[in-house]
Amino acid sequence: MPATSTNVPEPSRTDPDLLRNFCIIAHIDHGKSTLADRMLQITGVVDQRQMRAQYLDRMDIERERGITIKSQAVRLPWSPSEGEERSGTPHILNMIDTPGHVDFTYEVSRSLAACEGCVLLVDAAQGIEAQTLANLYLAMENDLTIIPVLNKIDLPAAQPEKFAAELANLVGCEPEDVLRVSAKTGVGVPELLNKVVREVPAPVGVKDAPARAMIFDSVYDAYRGVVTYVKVVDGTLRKRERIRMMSTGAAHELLEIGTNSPEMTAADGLSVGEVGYLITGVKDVRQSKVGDTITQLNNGATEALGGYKDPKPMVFSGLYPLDGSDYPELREALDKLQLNDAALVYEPETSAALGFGFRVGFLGLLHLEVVRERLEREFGLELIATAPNVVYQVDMEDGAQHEVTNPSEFPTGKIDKVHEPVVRATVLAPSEFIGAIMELCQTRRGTLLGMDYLSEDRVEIRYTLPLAEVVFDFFDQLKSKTRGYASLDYEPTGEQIADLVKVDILLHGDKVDAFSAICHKDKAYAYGVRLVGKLRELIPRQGFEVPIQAAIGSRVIARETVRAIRKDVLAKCYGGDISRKRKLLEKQKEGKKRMKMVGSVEVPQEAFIAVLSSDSDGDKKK
Ligand SMILES: Nc1nc2c(ncn2[C@@H]2O[C@H](COP(=O)(O)OP(=O)(O)OP(=O)(O)O)[C@@H](O)[C@H]2O)c(=O)[nH]1
Repeated sequence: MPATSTNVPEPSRTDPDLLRNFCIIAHIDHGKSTLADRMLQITGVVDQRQMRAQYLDRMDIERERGITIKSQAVRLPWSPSEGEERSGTPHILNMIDTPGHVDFTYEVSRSLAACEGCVLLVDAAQGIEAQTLANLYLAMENDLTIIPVLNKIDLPAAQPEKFAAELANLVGCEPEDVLRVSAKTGVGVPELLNKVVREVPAPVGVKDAPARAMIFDSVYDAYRGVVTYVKVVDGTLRKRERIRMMSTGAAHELLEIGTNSPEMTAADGLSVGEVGYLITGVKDVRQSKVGDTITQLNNGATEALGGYKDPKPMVFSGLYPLDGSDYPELREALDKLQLNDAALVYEPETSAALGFGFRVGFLGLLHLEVVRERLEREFGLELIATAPNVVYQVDMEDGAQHEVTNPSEFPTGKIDKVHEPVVRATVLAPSEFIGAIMELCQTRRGTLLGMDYLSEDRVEIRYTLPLAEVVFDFFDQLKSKTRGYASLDYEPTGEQIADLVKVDILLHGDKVDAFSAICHKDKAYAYGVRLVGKLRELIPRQGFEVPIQAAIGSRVIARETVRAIRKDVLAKCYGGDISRKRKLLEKQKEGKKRMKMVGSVEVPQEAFIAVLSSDSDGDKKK
């Protein structure tokens, strides 16, 4: 027993042998949250009256979109049913609900590190999808015991025999070992809980060692500050103890420690194998870093628990308030969101065209959409987002290197090489779509890595693709070319040298930074022509002729012209009555408000929104 500086009674420990830590992993929409709900209900943690759909998905936006963004851990009491080994013995199951979308793979990997086993959930009407595989591989990397389960067996379209065979083949078991459940009706869920007790190993750790707890999630709560979710691997953490974050050395007092069942329930402490929350009074999730190890300040552990990935922004976009005077509100809103989202990074930027705003880094496009929607919905902001772009590294001939997150900062001068990020993409689809998928990947500069048949009529196709080609509307295109049947997963695999150029747009001879884009050389021409054509439609005729040009460096690759009109609206009503004149003048003034002056040209807001919301290579969004 290590010496402690406080006189706190020994916390009531749960014998690690009676603990089971598991998570549910699945492809998006295969029913994780519904299964989690059913488990809450069946174990009696939430009673019928309190039950609402997707109990664990607390954010409004999560509930509306039906997706899980932040993972949550909850403690479930369960005694195996009659006839089972250990029947009647109360066990504690810690269930960690994980998000399923590609952008949040990072969160899945953290949650997995806190578990000894996982339920691999597959929709019995859909079969294995891309994220089923991606999650399974993550679980295998973490040495988790895998319990394969088919969900939605109540659906008339369910094909349990077919998919049980597919799943068994994948995880290496017999089809009879694949459990069949309906998260909706609850059928098979008690059997699943029994199986978790039977098959998931109890956590192992050293009871009498200095404490080591791994942070697997940090959430900002407006009332309580940062709530940190941990799994205690060794030793015991006690309330009011002084603790230390091992990566930064920062010391804090443990103001509260406890478990979620599912509401926060304070305890004296947490020990070996237990999963719970702690509150230290830190105000920002970045001070309680996911993946970090917590130990006691005095006589603490010397070696941190290993292995975590830092979230790295992959996609950048400029966010500007539609009304420039909302800039301070936008800053405040971003500050607030960042308290709860360690992956969100931003810095102020100014655009000649759009004014003051921020360059914001995201994990991927869904992350971008979620953040943007939260800014608009929760903070009432109206925003213009510039076209998303990836991070390029530009090597100059004189040896200088630049990291470019904003196309308008693409260097001029003698460029030696441009590096762009690439991903390894896995597409799963019925085999009839192989041709369409390959064609799409080919036009997106993909390189085929390999193809395998998962069953007679389903294939897994692997490609290396430039991330820039994936982040725009690749997924939409894939879905539409496969009638919604294909699923996609991707992971960054490094970078490649590519022939990339910056295309600028000039209005009346002035470069408009917000319209600049980085394109592959072969696609630059098409991009320029399309954008110039679109702008010509959107920019109203002005008092003078406005040439619109697309250029690479000083070379113009496309040009259109908006012809001049006489701006004097009063010309129409010479000699007319005065009230009509006044009305016309007022109308003209109102019209001006919605225009942005770019150099000497008036550009309507719609032009920025319409142009920037479409992708870079010609094929329009759905
Ligand atoms: N018929 C039927 N529908 C189900 C069952 N389980 C889940 N669903 C439905 O499937 C849809 C997706 O379920 P969710 O629980 O939100 O899926 P999820 O995997 O948590 O989704 P993400 O959190 O977005 O990854 C919802 O409309 C559920 O009502 C089931 O057993 N039977």
